[in-house]
Amino acid sequence: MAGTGVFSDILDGDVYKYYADGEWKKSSSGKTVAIINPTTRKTQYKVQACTQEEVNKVMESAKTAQKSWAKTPLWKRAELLHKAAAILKEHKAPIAECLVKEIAKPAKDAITEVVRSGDLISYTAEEGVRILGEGKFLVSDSFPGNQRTKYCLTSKIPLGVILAIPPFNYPVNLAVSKIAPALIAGNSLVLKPPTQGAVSALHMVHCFHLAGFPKGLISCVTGKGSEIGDFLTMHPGVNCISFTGGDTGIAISKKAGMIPLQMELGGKDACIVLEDADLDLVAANIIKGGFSYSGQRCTAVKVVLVMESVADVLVEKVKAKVAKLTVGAPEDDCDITPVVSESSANFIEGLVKDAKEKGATFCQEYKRDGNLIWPLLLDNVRPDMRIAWEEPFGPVLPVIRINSIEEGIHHCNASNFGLQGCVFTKDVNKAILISDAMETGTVQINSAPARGPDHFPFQGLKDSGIGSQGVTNSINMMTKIKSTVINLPTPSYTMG
Ligand SMILES: NC(=O)C1=CN([C@@H]2O[C@H](COP(=O)(O)OP(=O)(O)OC[C@H]3O[C@@H](n4cnc5c(N)ncnc54)[C@H](OP(=O)(O)O)[C@@H]3O)[C@@H](O)[C@H]2O)C=CC1
Ligand SMILES: O=C(O)[C@H](O)COP(=O)(O)O
Repeated sequence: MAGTGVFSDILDGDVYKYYADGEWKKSSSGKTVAIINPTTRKTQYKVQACTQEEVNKVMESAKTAQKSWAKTPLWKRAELLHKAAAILKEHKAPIAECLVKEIAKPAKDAITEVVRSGDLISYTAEEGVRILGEGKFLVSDSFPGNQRTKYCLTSKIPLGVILAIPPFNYPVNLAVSKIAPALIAGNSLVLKPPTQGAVSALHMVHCFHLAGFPKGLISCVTGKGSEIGDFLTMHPGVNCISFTGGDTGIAISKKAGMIPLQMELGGKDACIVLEDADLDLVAANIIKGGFSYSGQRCTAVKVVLVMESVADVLVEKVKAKVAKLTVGAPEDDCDITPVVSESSANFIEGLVKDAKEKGATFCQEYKRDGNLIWPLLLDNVRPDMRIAWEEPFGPVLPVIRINSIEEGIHHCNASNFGLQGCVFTKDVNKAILISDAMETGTVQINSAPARGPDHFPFQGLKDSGIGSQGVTNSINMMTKIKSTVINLPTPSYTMG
C-alpha cells in the first residue's frame, strides 16, 4: 500500500515529504499542496510546498554530488540503475495504486507504466555503457591545408545538473525517461514532479534511494509549478532542462538561460485514412489511439482525416467500438476514466459546445458526470470549429471528411503542432510520400501514433517541441563533446 512498508519513510502524518541530500524532509514553509483524486474530486494526498531556500540547497548539493558521480565508473553507474529498476518493478503495486488515485489511470495501465519505467531504466543503463564508452579519434590531414600533425580525441562529458519536469499523464515514466539518461551520463538530477502525480513520483524516487545512489545526486522538490516553476527553471545552478508538458514549455524556453533544452509539448496528431485502407484496422487504431487513457496522451489520435468515399463505413465501425468502451472508475480498470481535473473537463466541454453550435454531427450523446466524460466521436467537423485545431486531452475525437490526400496533408500541416501523425493505406509508396509531406516529428504507417518502444527517437516539430527524446537521444542530449588535441612537432603518417 502507498506510504507504508518500505515507503513509510516518505510520509509524515498525512503529508508526503520531499527528497533532498539523500533524506526525506519536511519543508520549512509549513505549507502543503493538496492532490485531488480526479474520481472522487476530494483531497487524496498532500505534498510539501518547498521554499526557494530549499531549492537553493538542493541545487548546491546536486552540484557537489555531480562532481564525484562524474568520477564513478560507468559500469558502477549502470549497476545502480539496474538495481533501481529492479526495486521499482518489485514495488509496482503501491506505485500503481498512487497513479490510479492521483491521475485516474486505469489499474492495468498504471501497472504497465511502472513496469515500462523499470525496463526503460535498465535499457538506458545498457545503452549508456555502450555509447558513452565510445569516443572519436580524428586526424588533421583530411582538412585542406593540414598535415597529419594533430590527433583529436573526443569523448562525451556530463552537463552538470539536469532539471526534469514531467507532466501529469506519465508522472513515473516521463520522469525516469529523464532521470536514467541524466544519471548514466554522469549528471545529477533535480526532479519537479507534476502536482497530480507527485506522490507516484515520490514513491519512484524512493526506489532510487533504496538502490543506494549517493546523497544529493537525485532530489525531488514538490510544489505547484506556477509557484516554484520559474524559480527552478531560471535557477543559475541548472545546466539543462528536460520538460514534457503543454504550452508552459514554450514559456520556459523563452525564460531559460543559455542551456540545452529538451521539450516535448502538445500535439494534434492527425490520422489520414485513404480509400484503400483496411478499415477494421483503422477503427481499432482509432479506438486505441484516440481513447486510451481517455485521450490524455500527447500522442493520442486527435483528428481523423478520412476520404469521403469511405467515411460512412469507417464512422460506423468506430461508433460500434465506442459503444463497447467501459466508462467508470480507474480502480475497475475502465477504458474511460475521469479526466485529470475539473478545469480540464470544463475545457473539453467548451470544445464540445463550440462544435455543437457550429453543426458537428454527434455520434453519441454528450454525457458528463463530474470529471468523467463519456467517449464522443464528432463527425462532419469543419475547420471553423475549435476541435479541429485544439487538443482536448480528453475522450472526444473529431472526424473531418476530406476529398483529396492534399486536403488531409494541408490540414495536418496547418496545425501549430507537429508531434506525430499516422496514415492508413495498403499502398506503401503513397504512404511514404504522405509521410514525407507531413510536418511532424514521426509518422506511423498503418498504426496509431505512439512514443514507444522507448528507444525509438521521439520528437516534435513546431510548437510540439525542441530536440529529440528516446533513450539514445536523451543520453546524447545530456552530454557535451570534449576534445583533446595532441599536437605533434612533425607530421606522422601511420605505416608511412
Ligand atoms: N509531448 C508530450 O510528450 C506531452 C505533452 N503534454 C501536453 O501537456 C498538457 C497537459 O499536461 P500538464 O501536465 O497539465 O502540462 P503542464 O505544461 O501544465 O505541466 C507540465 C509540468 O510543468 C509544471 N509546471 C507548471 N507551470 C510551470 C512553470 N511555470 N515552470 C515550470 N514548470 C511548470 C507542472 O507542474 P504542476 O503540475 O505543479 O503545475 C508539470 O510538472 C497537454 O495539453 C499536452 O499538450 C502532456 C503530456 C505529454
Ligand atoms: O506524454 C505523452 O503523452 C507520451 O509521451 C505518450 O506516450 P505513449 O505514446 O507511450 O502513450
